[in-house]
Amino acid sequence: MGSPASTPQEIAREAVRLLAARRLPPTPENFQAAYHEVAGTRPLQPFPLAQLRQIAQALPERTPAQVRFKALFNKAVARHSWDDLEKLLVQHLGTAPAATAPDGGASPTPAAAVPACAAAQPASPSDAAGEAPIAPEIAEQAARVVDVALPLVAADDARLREMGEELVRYLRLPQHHAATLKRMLADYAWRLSFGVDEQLGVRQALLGLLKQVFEHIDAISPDNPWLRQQMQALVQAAEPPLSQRRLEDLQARLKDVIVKQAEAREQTLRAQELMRQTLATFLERLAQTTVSTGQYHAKFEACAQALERAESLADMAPVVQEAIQTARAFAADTQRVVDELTDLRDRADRAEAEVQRLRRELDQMAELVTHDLLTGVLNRKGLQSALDRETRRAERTGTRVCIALLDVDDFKRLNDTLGHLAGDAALKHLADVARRSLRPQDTIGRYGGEEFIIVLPDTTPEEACGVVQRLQRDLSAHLFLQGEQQVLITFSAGVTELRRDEPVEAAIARADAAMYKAKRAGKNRVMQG
Ligand SMILES: Nc1nc2c(ncn2[C@@H]2O[C@H](COP(=O)(O)OP(=O)(O)OP(=O)(O)O)[C@@H](O)[C@H]2O)c(=O)[nH]1
Repeated sequence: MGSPASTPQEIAREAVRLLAARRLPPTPENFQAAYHEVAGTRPLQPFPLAQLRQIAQALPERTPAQVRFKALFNKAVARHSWDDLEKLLVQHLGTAPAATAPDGGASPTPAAAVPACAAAQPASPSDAAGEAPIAPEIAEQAARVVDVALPLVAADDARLREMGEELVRYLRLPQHHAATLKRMLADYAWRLSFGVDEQLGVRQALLGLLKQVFEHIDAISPDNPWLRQQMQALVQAAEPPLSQRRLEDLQARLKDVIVKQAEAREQTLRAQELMRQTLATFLERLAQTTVSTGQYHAKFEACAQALERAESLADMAPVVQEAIQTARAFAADTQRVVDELTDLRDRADRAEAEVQRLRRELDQMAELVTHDLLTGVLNRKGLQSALDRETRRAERTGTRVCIALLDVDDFKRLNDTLGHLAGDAALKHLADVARRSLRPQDTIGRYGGEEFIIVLPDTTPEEACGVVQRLQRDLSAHLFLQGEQQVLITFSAGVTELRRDEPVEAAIARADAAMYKAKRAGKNRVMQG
């Protein structure tokens, strides 16, 4: 090569010469390579539009975050912007960018630099220039928001947890670098949006699955009204929004349904088997007895006719002999039938004893049931567990719990005038209205005959009185229908707070005393005790 080429024309001429000397075909690629070799420059790589569009096409669009990501990716490709693409990928993956940019130059520091480093870097004055400092208490609040939500939102995403922890650490530093914090928050929010979408999807799918299971159990349940009612309550309870209390209620109800189902199935199977056996044997014996009795009857009849025809003692002797033998055979046959029937009765007795034993076992199982069969709300046992649970929760969270004891007014008169069945339906009506009227965190249970207890977590006595009064208004607005007749049901209630230093029974006694005060004061009112 002679003196170095300096103008583009000279470089081009020199490049052609180089190709000829190397006997290379003058294709655009070969010419471009030779040109850069002569000029001493690096070849510029063209933006791989087609390949990137192909990648964009393959990107999934299942979640809103994925749709957003794809749109931004397409935008960056359309603008031929390596910078935007790099930023997007770094944000998405939450990892450091490549050391070298695709154009061969040094990579510019992207806006979304690695948060792990950001926390350790001191703030540079230029970076913070023009940015107002963040008040420490606001930073602490932000740190708490991120920290408290982390176990929930990052349960299945280790990277999000890391980013969250770094963010919390950074927020708790004495000084903050506004640009760094902005960047870390943007990264965290971006990653969080994926996690939240995912969790919402999982939650929806699980609820759908649960509903399907309940519907399936309902379809195969024996035709029992209580079971049917519980299954409907389960399907309703599986509707969003979910809460821990609702899930606990779901669990308790499902346990009841399982116990009751086992009970119903066992009893039906046993009873069916016993009936089948007894009936079959009875029919068999009946048929045998009828046939053999008919045969003996015919034989005795023949003997009687022979005796009538006999003219001498000698004629009678064989007939009497025959009659005696027939009578003996008849007695033996009858004894056999009697023996068999006795055996059958013994077996029936043993089966009956077995059924009794099973019933006792099932009664013990039924004691595990936590819901009232008539009204579907918690029974006394279920109430006890709810009270224990809420007391523990209140101790843990430092909150207050109140209870309200409700007693239906003049219920005896309602029973006497409309009948006991109408009384039952009235109790069910009250429970239904209460379930709709109460807040999701409140729990209602049947304490006894026409008495109910409502457990009101995180509630002051004044607020509890308000809740119970609202229920009274709802009950007046939704009259109980007995045939054509509309009946107003009212109740008196006593409200009190569960104190930490006393057993639950003491609080119930106080609520009971307050309820009696409400009765004495004219009924249909709430008193605080
Ligand atoms: N139908 C029906 N009646 C019930 C049930 N449990 C209790 N009772 C009846 O409820 C009535 C309660 O009567 P009382 O205790 O005299 O109270 P009351 O008539 O409501 O009068 P006050 O409480 O003073 O308003 C009794 O007659 C019980 O038999 C039930 O499950 N179904």
